[in-house]
Amino acid sequence: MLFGNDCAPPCSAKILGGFIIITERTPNQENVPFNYQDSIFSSNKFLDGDGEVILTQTNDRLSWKSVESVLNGQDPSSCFGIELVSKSEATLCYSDVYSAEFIDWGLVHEAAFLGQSFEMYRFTIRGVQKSKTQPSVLVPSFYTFGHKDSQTCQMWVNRINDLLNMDAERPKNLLVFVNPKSGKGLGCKVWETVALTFCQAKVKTKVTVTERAGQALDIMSSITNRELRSYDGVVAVGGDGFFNEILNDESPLLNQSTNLRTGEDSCQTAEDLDFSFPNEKFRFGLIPAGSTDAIVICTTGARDAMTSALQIILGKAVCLDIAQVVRWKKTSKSKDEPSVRYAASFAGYGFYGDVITESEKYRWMGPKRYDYAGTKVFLRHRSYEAEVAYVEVESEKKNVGLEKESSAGWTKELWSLLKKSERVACRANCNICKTKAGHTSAKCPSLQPYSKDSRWLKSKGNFLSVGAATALVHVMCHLLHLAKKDGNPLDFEFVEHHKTPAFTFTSFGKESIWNVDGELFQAHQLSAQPTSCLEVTKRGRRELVAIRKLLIFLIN
Ligand SMILES: Nc1ncnc2c1ncn2[C@@H]1O[C@H](COP(=O)(O)OP(=O)(O)OP(=O)(O)O)[C@@H](O)[C@H]1O
Repeated sequence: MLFGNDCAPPCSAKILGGFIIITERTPNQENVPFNYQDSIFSSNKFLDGDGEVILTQTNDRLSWKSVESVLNGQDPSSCFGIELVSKSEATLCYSDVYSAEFIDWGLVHEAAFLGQSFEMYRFTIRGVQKSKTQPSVLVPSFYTFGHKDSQTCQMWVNRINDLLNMDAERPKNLLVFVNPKSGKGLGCKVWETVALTFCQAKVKTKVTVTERAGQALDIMSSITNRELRSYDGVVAVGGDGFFNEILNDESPLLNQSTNLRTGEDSCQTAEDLDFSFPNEKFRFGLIPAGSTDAIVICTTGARDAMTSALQIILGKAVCLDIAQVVRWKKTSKSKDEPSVRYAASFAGYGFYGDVITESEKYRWMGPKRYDYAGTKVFLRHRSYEAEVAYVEVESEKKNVGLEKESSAGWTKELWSLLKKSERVACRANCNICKTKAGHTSAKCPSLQPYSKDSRWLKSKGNFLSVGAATALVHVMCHLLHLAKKDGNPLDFEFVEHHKTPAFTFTSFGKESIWNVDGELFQAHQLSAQPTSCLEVTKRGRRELVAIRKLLIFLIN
């Protein structure tokens, strides 16, 4: 057995058979001074379960081969044409390794079932590998090596750890928020299953188990820049709503456009200025424990806490598609200041708003509450009068029968806000800015890939729901509930869908509840656009890169 899910601490690590003995076959090589750039460092070790191997280190990987196969020129992976499963020959890239640990004197087995055992000093290298059955799932793996000389073991451990520490993408210190009420109420259990892996990887974590909704947001908002700077990122252990709460701890756009509110940035203290961001490495992480976990499914492809934890530990990052949702009016009568929210997966109105409102009453049911609330709301069969205007894009021009609208009325206000966002510095080297000749990353004049003269199309009517998704996968999942198993839910006559860089929405009824990443958001009048450039805020640089269009769908 080569790899396992065994996360036990090194001292109690299961030794699955044989071990490695390090002989002094290549004593001279042990003394070669190590050079990270070009070195090939190698020595004989005993690999637990497989006997003696020659372990070789290059600047990006570790590999080992059984001494026997090297001496006899044999392929250890086959014998009389039968393929053998052996860990006596393998390669491990550093990008897939997260720890090396010395584990003192103890038994090392020559072979998994038969063979001798030897006592020697040992060290364990921990890494990840893809699950054999689900390619998106990562599982921890470990190898235990042995050598009679403790210093040799220690030297290997130090070398590997030095290399891992040189990887600036890997987090060293994380703020972790655990929602114990997420999903089936297993948030703490989920954290327990991955906490040891963070420990093994020597990633420090400051963990807060929340006691109420909004606590993570309060902590994030009250934390000073000096403290925030000491972290490499923040990790939510929970569902989409909890992640959304943390993502929305501040409104980057409103911070940039401070004149929208007070004309000045009153919250910034001298200390904040001294310790202000950008902190290049600051990341947002999500370990799934929620009811729907759409964000994790769309980003990692697997709803698996260990996969997310390992990706965070290894410093793997994906750009997250984020939609910026601006509420212009909370109710039909209110006079509000614009309020910004970010959606990482989905924003929906009508049916979706009602389901989220209804489901909150049945949170105790866990994930089943969505089915129950969904059925209740579905049976009501309500429709919602609203108007949706969206920017036309080339591929949408074939759509006919829709009213054309120029940017008039309250949408002018939207344009002025967008113009203000032009002051946001673009450091993302995103495709939009790259295609602008002569653009040198100081300003991002094309934050919106459309101009004031863009054509707006308008659709007014009674809708069952209005939705906008950053990821097609997500909207397909939603709509598949409405469709027959094999059908394309977007093909239905009652489903109108458009890809657009921006849309506005006005309710003509009393209802004004939106569902943003599974969270309630009251908005009678709202606009949304993908955030396609990296934004630098008072608090930090958010990598809001990637999408240029939202998929909106109107269900009549
Ligand atoms: N200790 C707590 N008690 C009650 N609610 C909490 C607590 N901590 C956080 N919350 C709130 O719970 C809400 C939902 O949490 P979360 O998204 O983790 O779970 P979920 O709704 O079951 O999953 P999903 O969003 O994937 O459907 C969030 O709005 C969050 O603010």
